[in-house]
Amino acid sequence: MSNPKTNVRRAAVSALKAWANGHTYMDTLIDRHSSRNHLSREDRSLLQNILNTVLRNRRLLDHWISKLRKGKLDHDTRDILRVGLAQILIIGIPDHAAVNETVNCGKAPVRGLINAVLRRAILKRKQLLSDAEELAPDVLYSHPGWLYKRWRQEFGKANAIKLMQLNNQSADTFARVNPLVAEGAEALANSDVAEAVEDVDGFYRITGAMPHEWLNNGYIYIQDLATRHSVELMDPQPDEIILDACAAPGGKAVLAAAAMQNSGELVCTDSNAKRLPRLQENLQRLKVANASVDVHDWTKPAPADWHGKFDAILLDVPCSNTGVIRRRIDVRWRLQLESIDEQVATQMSILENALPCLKPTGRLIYSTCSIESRENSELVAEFIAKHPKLKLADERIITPFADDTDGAYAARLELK
Ligand SMILES: C[S@@+](CC[C@H](N)C(=O)[O-])C[C@H]1O[C@@H](n2cnc3c(N)ncnc32)[C@H](O)[C@@H]1O
Repeated sequence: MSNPKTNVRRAAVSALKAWANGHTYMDTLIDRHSSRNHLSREDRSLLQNILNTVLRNRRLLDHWISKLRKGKLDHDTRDILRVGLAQILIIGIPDHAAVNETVNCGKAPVRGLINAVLRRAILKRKQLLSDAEELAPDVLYSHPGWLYKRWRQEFGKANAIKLMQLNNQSADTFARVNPLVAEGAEALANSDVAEAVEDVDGFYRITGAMPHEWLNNGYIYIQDLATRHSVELMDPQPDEIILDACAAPGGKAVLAAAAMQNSGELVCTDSNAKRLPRLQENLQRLKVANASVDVHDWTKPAPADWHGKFDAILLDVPCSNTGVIRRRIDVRWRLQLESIDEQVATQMSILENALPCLKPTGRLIYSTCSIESRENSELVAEFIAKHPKLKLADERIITPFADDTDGAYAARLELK
């Protein structure tokens, strides 16, 4: 039962404050604040809905605040107003509940102000909503101006707007059935909470509450359709020696192990030791039997005994995550133009250090969940220009607006 001394709106305001002050992901904060406040299942999902709505609509909410109240606001009061307006103007929570509960989040001196602004929003609701249609797209769909400008240049105005609209919708959950556990395929095929995805072998759209054993017994791995491209381009074969260099938490490693029919050798590395236990656990739960796990930072040279060792190398590198903004609601506000350049330097360094580890006939797969060509095709072209012995054998550029999945990039490079 929820603690009667707290309410969901108070938890939302407190989570927003923690989010603004630190580097914790909002998903983590939602978990933390739900358990700290002993929220019921319904209250947790209300908390999640309010927080996701506030983060997805931050610029629009601030625009509305500026129309309803002139003058400066301290951060706490602004967050309370964002929480209130999100309920009244976007989610559609009954006005009396939204106002009463939200006003109580403020200290006594600001309650009058909060009450007045929220009541004004109720009175002017129709006008606020219809005026919003005329706003600049980056305000209406609440993305940083620099990001919209960048996408408009890269994809054109219509696609940039579609992308921002998609980023504000919650994404479906997809699972891939794990061929390494025999019972999985039958369980999903006979289930009424899983629909097979047309033309994408092994993937299902999850439409309801899944039986626990699907995850516990390794029947499935939750992953978007876009995750398959890099492993398809790698085309792992039984008995090969394959490196998954940035492997945690293991989604693509499991796909690779399945294609290898659990034979040969799959070396999984990651630079973040804290992510390795989860990788290990996923590999075990999903019955991967041909993998080893090691810490390695690929911005540093590879150990000598890995040189010339691998038939294929997958570099699923850290990136800006601009292809997965609808799932990772923090990304648009945390991302900075300069951080893309930093990522590019890391990505290039990972490519450079991995290349010597290929066998002379080997293939190198580079992939991101970014839609920035700077991190994708431009970077790969630059890398190939530096290494004329390489050729681009295949490439997939996946965008949410064209492919109706997460955004992703995958390139297959081969030694000539
Ligand atoms: C996109 S995630 C990989 C997802 C994974 N391939 C999967 O399918 O589940 C990128 C990973 O790269 C790791 N990483 C970041 N910098 C690295 C580096 N210099 N060397 C090795 N791994 C790195 C991160 O810790 C993170 O786990």
